Amino acid sequence: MNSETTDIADDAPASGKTEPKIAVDDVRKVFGRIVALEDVNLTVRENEIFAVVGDNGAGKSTLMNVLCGIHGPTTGSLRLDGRPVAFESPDEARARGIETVYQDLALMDDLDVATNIFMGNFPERRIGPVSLIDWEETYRRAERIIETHLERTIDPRAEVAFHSGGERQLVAIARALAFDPDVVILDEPTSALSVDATELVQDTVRTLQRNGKTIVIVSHSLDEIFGLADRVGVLYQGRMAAIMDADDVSKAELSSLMVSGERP
Ligand SMILES: Nc1ncnc2c1ncn2[C@@H]1O[C@H](COP(=O)(O)OP(=O)(O)OP(=O)(O)O)[C@@H](O)[C@H]1O
Repeated sequence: MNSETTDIADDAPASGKTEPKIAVDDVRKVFGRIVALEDVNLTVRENEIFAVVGDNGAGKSTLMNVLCGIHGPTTGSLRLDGRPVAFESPDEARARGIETVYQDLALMDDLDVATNIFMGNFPERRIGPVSLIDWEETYRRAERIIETHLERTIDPRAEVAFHSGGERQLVAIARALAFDPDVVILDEPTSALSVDATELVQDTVRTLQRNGKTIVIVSHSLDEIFGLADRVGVLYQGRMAAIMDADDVSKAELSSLMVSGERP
């Protein structure tokens, strides 16, 4: 096991802050008799891109669901900015600045980009006692998020159905950004995308980082995270087999850790 898995002091961000953005402390999660996570420790530094990789059934989704408030840990705990947190729901994680973009994206194809971004979260204006959706502000804000946070051009009035796979992923990311999160969790963000679309999404993830976000990518594909992540944590059969700087590890080593929990 790599020393970084347990050495939190080594994980202190370069900015001089002593606390990581997220810390997972001794987390265990069981579903009946199935142990999905066992003794998982990790820290995510502020403003880094941290990838969680693992084979099928390794526990990636369970860890993601613990981070975003879908599951509470059976034992163990989370800290955010050094303070203990216990999310009862994704809404509670959202209120603390953690947004998740799920693999299925859950976009409504026959609605336009801005409506998808703000569905359930529309800017409103009041006319006397009545609150109405402020459509002008909805389109303005959608354009601003796409241009300033993603640094892209996507027409907020165009139906989502007319967009490519990469652009659809960007719309889903923009929807997460509408809640102004500090942390964005991305679930397999480029799986099933073409090479060009993958590059578009990866560039956008780097843009998010440049714009101050902390990013956690959950993936079973090394191609998805190589050249993108700053650090990589490998889950194997529910345990964190290693956490490494991405620059210090080869694909062969990561592959071996994913399939056997050990280095070649
Ligand atoms: N809600 C649940 N109820 C029962 N068992 C579950 C539940 N969620 C996950 N598991 C089990 O926990 C283990 C870890 O599953 P998890 O989905 O977290 O793995 P994963 O790494 O995301 O796999 P995949 O890449 O196949 O999605 C598996 O054995 C899975 O069957």
